[in-house]
Formats: sequence, C-alpha cells, structure tokens
Amino acid sequence: MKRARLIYNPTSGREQIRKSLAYVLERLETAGYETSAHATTGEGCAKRAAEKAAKNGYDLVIAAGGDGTIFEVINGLAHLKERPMIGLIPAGTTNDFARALGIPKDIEKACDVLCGDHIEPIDIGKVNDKYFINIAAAGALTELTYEVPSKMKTMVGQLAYYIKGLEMLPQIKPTFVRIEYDGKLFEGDIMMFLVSNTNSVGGFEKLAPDASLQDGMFDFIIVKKTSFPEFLTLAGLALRGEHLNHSKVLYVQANRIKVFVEDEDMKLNLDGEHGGKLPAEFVNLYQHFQMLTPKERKNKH
Ligand SMILES: Nc1ncnc2c1ncn2[C@@H]1O[C@H](COP(=O)(O)OP(=O)(O)OP(=O)(O)O)[C@@H](O)[C@H]1O
Repeated sequence: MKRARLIYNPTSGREQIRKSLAYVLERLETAGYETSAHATTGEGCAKRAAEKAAKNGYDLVIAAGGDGTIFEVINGLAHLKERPMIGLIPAGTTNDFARALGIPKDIEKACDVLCGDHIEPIDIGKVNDKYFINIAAAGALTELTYEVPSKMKTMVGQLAYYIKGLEMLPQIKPTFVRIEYDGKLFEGDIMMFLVSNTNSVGGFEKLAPDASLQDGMFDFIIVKKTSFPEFLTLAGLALRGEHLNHSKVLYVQANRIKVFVEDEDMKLNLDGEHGGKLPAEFVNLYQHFQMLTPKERKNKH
C-alpha cells in the first residue's frame, strides 16, 4: 500500500487547512494512501518532518501551507538520494509556487490533484548549502517578505505586502556586485537581482514570464542602479510584465550563477525566507523532484 505523510502548518494563511484536515485525510485514504498527518510547531519543523518521512519510506510527502512550508519540505528532502514524490495544498497567503503550477487554492480541487495520477519532474535551485523552489533574491525590497508580520497577513492577506512595501521604499539603495553566469560576466551597481525558477513571484505573475520549471534553467533578472522614481516606474511595469526590455534591466536564462558583493551585509531571500549572506553560487538542479500537478496545468512550457 502507498503511504502519504501530510505536513501542514496550522497557522498559515487564514488557517483554513486546520478546519479541512479530516476531509483531506479521507480523500487520501479513499485514493488508496495509508495517510498520517504532522502539524508543524514552528521554524524548521516541516523540514525535519519531511526528512523523517522520507527516511521512514513514505511514497508521498504533502506540504500544506504557504511558500514557507513548501520551502522547508524541499529543504528536508532535496539532499537525499531517495526522494519521495511531492504534493501541495496551497494554504498560505501568496502561494507563489502552487500558483506557478496551477494548483488550485480550493482544498477540494487541490485534493483532486493529489488523488490524481499526473506527475511531473520539477527543477529546483541550490544555493550554497540550501535549496529553493521559487526564487532567490537580494537587494532593495527583497526583505519585504519577512518584514510583514504574520498576524497582518492573516487579517488582510496580499495587501499586507503592498502596505509594508510603501513603508520600506525610502530605504532603497544600490550595491556594487560582480556576477558570473554561464561563463559571462556582469559588474556594476544594482538595486536588486532575482534568480527565478518559476514565473509567479510575490503575486507578480509576469515577473519572469518565460521561466520553466523543467528546463534546468533559471530566469535571471538584474535591476541596475536607478533613481528612486525610476525604480517606482519599473515596479509598475513589472506588475504588467513590461519591465524586461527596460534599459536598466538585464534579463537572461542561466543554469549556474555566482554572485560576489562589496556590501557584505547584502542578504539572500530564498522563497521568502532568510537565506544567509552573499557571496553565493546558484545551481539549477534539473528535474530533481517528481510532483503531483494538475493535468492541464497553465504556464507549461
Ligand atoms: N505552529 C506554528 N506556529 C507558528 N508558526 C509556525 C507554526 N508552524 C510553522 N510556522 C512558521 O510558519 C512559517 C511558514 O508559513 P507559511 O509559508 O506556511 O504560511 P504563510 O506565511 O501564511 O504564507 P506565505 O508564505 O504564502 O505568505 C515558517 O516560518 C514556520 O516557522
């Protein structure tokens, strides 16, 4: 019999997963999985639970929560030789990764995907000794994701990011970097850079429109030094997906990226979580996981 381990964050998003737990377990059991569930208790818990589930021989590990929970689950599994299949129930605030895969937010529909048989190989990113599935970023505004208090997210959802973003705008400053990507070199002052594995980032669905989860490549975006009003203009263009041809934007695809910084304080953000400091080397791990996805998923390349 196949065995599934449901790892859920009872506090993520508006806490709906907690209320639907019995339903999810029933659906999985009906689909033929012997199922057990683990509620996370705080930082690192989902990571440890995922690693333990893999070592205990589970066939399927389901991450139910926001991007933070998926990030931890991936980090608990990615270094293992024998990796279980992964499923998702998007129950967080932004759910970038699930959105990129077209996995519905509706729990019943998400269960349809989990109980289906559509499996796809998925790339992930490795940076130094950590892994990410959605995006790695550093520079202006990228710390936004953890500046937003979780209570605020529960209350007003996505809006919380915009409110906090406006508050942080005055802190924006450029940093000098040296970046090697697939044998090429970039040197100069930048506002921020994004190493993206998917095309859905922070609710900006058109940030990296060509990103594919199965091609072994990152979409790499550098925003060069701009004035403050120019940065605002760019942010507006990014909402509509019209930023990539802007003269201050470098947009390429790369498998391996090395970033050196002058400002040692420039920190990395991995899937919205703290990711340590730079310098860093990013490597795209080609089709590293098998994942349950919708049959007709959008954004498929
Ligand atoms: N029982 C818990 N109580 C408080 N915090 C928890 C608990 N379990 C996990 N966490 C924390 O929740 C964070 C992950 O949140 P998650 O991403 O699942 O939801 P979210 O923040 O609502 O959504 P999103 O990341 O999509 O914005 C992790 O940092 C983890 O440490």
